[in-house]
Amino acid sequence: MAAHPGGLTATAAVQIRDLHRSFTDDRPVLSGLHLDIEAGEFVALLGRSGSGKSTLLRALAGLDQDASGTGDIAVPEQVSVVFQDSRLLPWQRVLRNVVLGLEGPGAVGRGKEALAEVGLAGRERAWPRELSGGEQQRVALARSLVREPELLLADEPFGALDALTRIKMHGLLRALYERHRPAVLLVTHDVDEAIVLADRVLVLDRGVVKTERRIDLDGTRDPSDPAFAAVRTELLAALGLAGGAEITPEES
Ligand SMILES: Nc1ncnc2c1ncn2[C@@H]1O[C@H](COP(=O)(O)OP(=O)(O)OP(=O)(O)O)[C@@H](O)[C@H]1O
Repeated sequence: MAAHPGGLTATAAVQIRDLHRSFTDDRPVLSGLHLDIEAGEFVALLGRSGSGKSTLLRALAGLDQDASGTGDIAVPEQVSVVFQDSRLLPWQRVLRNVVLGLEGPGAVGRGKEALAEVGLAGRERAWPRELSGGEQQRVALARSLVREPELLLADEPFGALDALTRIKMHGLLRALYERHRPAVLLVTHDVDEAIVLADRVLVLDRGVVKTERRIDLDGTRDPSDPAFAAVRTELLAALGLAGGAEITPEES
């Protein structure tokens, strides 16, 4: 099979082999983790607080300088990252935030298109502080997608939003995904969010991927549907939770 620039085979977006990461000597965070994500596949990652979800995402993004460890990671050349906070530059207008670092005469036009795609046409000259939290996350999505990433890494991108805004953002992210088809790794605490959005859900436990569940629900992925509820129950059990309880830290 042909190799990608990052050492990937042609159909892969992520290949992780035997990944170890730790911050202290006593307890490794990731201990021999393997993970493959196909090009264009949407994967959600669940796990208790402290189970190492962000550590894994940061390793993929090349942002894990604080950690020590070994293992092989292959990702595509174009990787975008979205965090829980939008990380917009407050002294730059919205459009400038989207196209910052992009070169070429078409950059501004592509930035405007991306803003229109996330429902913010006409807000190009607004300052970030003039936008709601949900709108700021829309800008963050536009900024990541304008770079046409082959891999989108998202670390609880909707974690700080209210429930209604979050549901709207699910629809937006899924629509953007269908249109652009990057591979996605979404870290979330929210089991329903994982089931609504992903094609495959992973549960991280004690440093490795413990459970893997393909989401093969037909149609609208309605949380009130019995088939949806059955998947939810299965994933909550994998997280060590019997019902709809809060996800507690891994060590508890
Ligand atoms: N920069 C760091 N320095 C020291 N320890 C760290 C650092 N980053 C993470 N850790 C530790 O590594 C473990 C895993 O953290 P990580 O943030 O990856 O977990 P998580 O699953 O994303 O948690 P949460 O769901 O609460 O965000 C935790 O015990 C955390 O305290």
